[in-house]
Amino acid sequence: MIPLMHDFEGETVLVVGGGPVGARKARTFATEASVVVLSPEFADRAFADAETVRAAPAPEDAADWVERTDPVLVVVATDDPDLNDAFEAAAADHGALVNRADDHGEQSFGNVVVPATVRDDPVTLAIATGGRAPALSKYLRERFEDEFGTAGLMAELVGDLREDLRDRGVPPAQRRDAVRLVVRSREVWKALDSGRSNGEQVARDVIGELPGDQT
Ligand SMILES: C[C@@]1(CC(=O)O)C2=NC(=C\c3[nH]c(c(CCC(=O)O)c3CC(=O)O)Cc3[nH]c(c(CC(=O)O)c3CCC(=O)O)/C=C3\N/C(=C\2)[C@@H](CCC(=O)O)[C@]3(C)CC(=O)O)/[C@H]1CCC(=O)O
Ligand SMILES: NC(=O)c1ccc[n+]([C@@H]2O[C@H](COP(=O)([O-])OP(=O)(O)OC[C@H]3O[C@@H](n4cnc5c(N)ncnc54)[C@H](O)[C@@H]3O)[C@@H](O)[C@H]2O)c1
Repeated sequence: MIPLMHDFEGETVLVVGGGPVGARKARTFATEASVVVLSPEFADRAFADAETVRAAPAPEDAADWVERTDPVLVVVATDDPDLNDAFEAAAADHGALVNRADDHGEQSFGNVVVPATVRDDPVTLAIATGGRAPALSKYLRERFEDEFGTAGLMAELVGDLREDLRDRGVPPAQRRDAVRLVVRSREVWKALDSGRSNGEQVARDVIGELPGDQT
């Protein structure tokens, strides 16, 4: 499977099932999308600012609910495989993507998997295990969060640096070398722990040492 990024801003995501898994998926998608969670009961979990709708649809009601809510993605997270099948089919008929929380097998076209995600804007790191070991995805996410807590700051720093070098007419090969030096520099990472301006100062020192003809 090949990861792709999807912009859910302004879109609707329908989550079917209000258990711990439905709640987690609702929190994930509520960072961008309008989320509707459909379930007869809701776990004592945070659902972010999702709209919770108390109902217990039967499989034959799935198409109606999908038409009514008009989602671009349906997350299927109930404990009833027949109902999950029905919502998967309704989502496909509607042209929506579907995420089945109860299926780690081969995914058909339009079925997507939710990876563990490290988010430190503008950096996003997605981790998956081909469905084999989601607990490992979670553990690796935690490790990356600990290890690279300033990745977002580094991305902002490098983004500004690229623009600055471009504005100053530095040729592409030298810009690339400079940027590579900065992102690989332990000193810059360390300096970022005490803030953007420290990182920026150390980055400028690091670039100063760059031989112009390095490839
Ligand atoms: C990453 C994460 C994203 C998220 O969901 O937000 C995610 N699962 C997470 C946690 C987690 N899930 C499970 C456990 C308990 C330990 C265990 O069983 O291993 C834990 C750990 C825990 O809870 O501590 C159980 C589980 N998961 C799936 C099944 C069904 C099956 O395997 O068929 C069952 C068995 C249910 C049962 O036994 O009944 C299926 C899927 N879970 C996926 C994603 C997709 C594959 C991703 C990959 O390739 O790794 C996939 C295929 C579909 C999907 O959901 O998109 C999230 C971590 C978020 C974070 O914290 O960062
Ligand atoms: N993907 C994952 O990470 C992951 C992790 C654990 C479990 N699972 C799978 O996901 C499923 C959900 O996990 P859970 O721990 O939240 O289970 P759960 O049993 O706690 O929650 C199921 C939810 O579905 C709701 N539901 C029941 N009938 C419904 C209906 N007709 N319409 C709408 N909602 C209905 C229930 O009220 C409940 O809120 C499990 O069956 C399991 O197979 C996936």
